[in-house]
Amino acid sequence: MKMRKVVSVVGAGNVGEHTASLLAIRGLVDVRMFDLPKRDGERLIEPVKGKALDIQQMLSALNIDGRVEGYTVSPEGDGYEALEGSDIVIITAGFPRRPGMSREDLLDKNIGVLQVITSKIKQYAKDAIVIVVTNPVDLMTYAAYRMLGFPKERVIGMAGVLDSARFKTFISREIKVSPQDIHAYVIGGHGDEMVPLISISNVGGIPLKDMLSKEKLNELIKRTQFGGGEIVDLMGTSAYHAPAASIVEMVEAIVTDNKRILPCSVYLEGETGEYYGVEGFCVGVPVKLGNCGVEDIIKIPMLPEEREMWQRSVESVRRNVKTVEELLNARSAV
Ligand SMILES: NC(=O)C1=CN([C@@H]2O[C@H](COP(=O)(O)OP(=O)(O)OC[C@H]3O[C@@H](n4cnc5c(N)ncnc54)[C@H](O)[C@@H]3O)[C@@H](O)[C@H]2O)C=CC1
Ligand SMILES: O=C([O-])CC(=O)C(=O)O
Repeated sequence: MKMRKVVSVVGAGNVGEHTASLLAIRGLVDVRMFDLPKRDGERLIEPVKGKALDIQQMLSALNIDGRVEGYTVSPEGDGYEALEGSDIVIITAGFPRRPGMSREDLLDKNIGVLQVITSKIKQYAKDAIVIVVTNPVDLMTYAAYRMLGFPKERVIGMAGVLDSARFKTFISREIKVSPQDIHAYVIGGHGDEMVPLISISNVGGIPLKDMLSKEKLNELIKRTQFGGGEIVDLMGTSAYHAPAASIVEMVEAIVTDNKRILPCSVYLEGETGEYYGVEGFCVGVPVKLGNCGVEDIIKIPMLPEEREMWQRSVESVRRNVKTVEELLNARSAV
């Protein structure tokens, strides 16, 4: 009988590698990493196997138990057999943006990558919970949901945890309080119009709006909304330490069944969809995470000005949903 949960990470680049490493250090799960071979001059090398071995040896150095394996796959989908038995599959494969690009610029290329990976998840890990990270994440989560055909509770996009961590970082630096005592939620699409919710954010129980001026709050909201871009401009590629930590927070909530409320991108419809004004695509909202994936979707209260921001953010996702559908239809027709 399998005792430890297995988490597979497909795409062992910057985000995937750091996710695997952090997951292994936490010691809660066994980790399987999947990535393409790379060309090194004349040779084809298998970095994913080297990365897994390196992480495994790090565990020995740290006296942590756990098993980490690397598997080389092909772009066409060979080599995914080891997905079998995965409790969670994290998709971090695909292109990151470079300075001057928007996340939406990645849609066309990354949806092709996603199509192969989802078909392999369906084949080998049909009961897994899938966490989508690849950008543009709300659209990719929706595409994954459509391609997988899994219940909506098991297809979850990562973004809100990261955006909220950024917001907390900026608040913490401004008012010089530990981020541990800051509660701050960022919801909406993972783009420049995301919605940091001031009305429910607090520091040690004191409302944030009573601690900072309106001007300062607006400055922190803007910096959070452009938080990903700030790092892309500095590094030439996108962030990976905080994204990896955010993924791990979601995985831990699922594996330990701790019922955390975390903002995640999920498929909205029905009554909650109506509350949020979204029918039939994915956007970031607070959800309760546990063993079954999304166990509840929280209807968070918003002030009228926050609801306006929310609607703008939803619109920024909605206007690309049709493109996703066209791409999905074109691909299924091939
Ligand atoms: N949702 C979020 O908040 C965040 C999303 N991201 C997104 O995550 C994705 C990965 O970012 P990075 O790790 O920085 O990029 P990266 O370029 O360092 O790594 C991507 C990896 O995917 C692999 N890959 C590409 N096609 C594949 C395929 N068909 N099968 C298996 N592996 C494949 C590549 O070989 C590479 O190792 C990007 O789309 C990025 O925009 C990054 C940070 C935060
Ligand atoms: O900015 C990017 O392209 C990567 C990402 O989603 C983030 O770091 O928020």
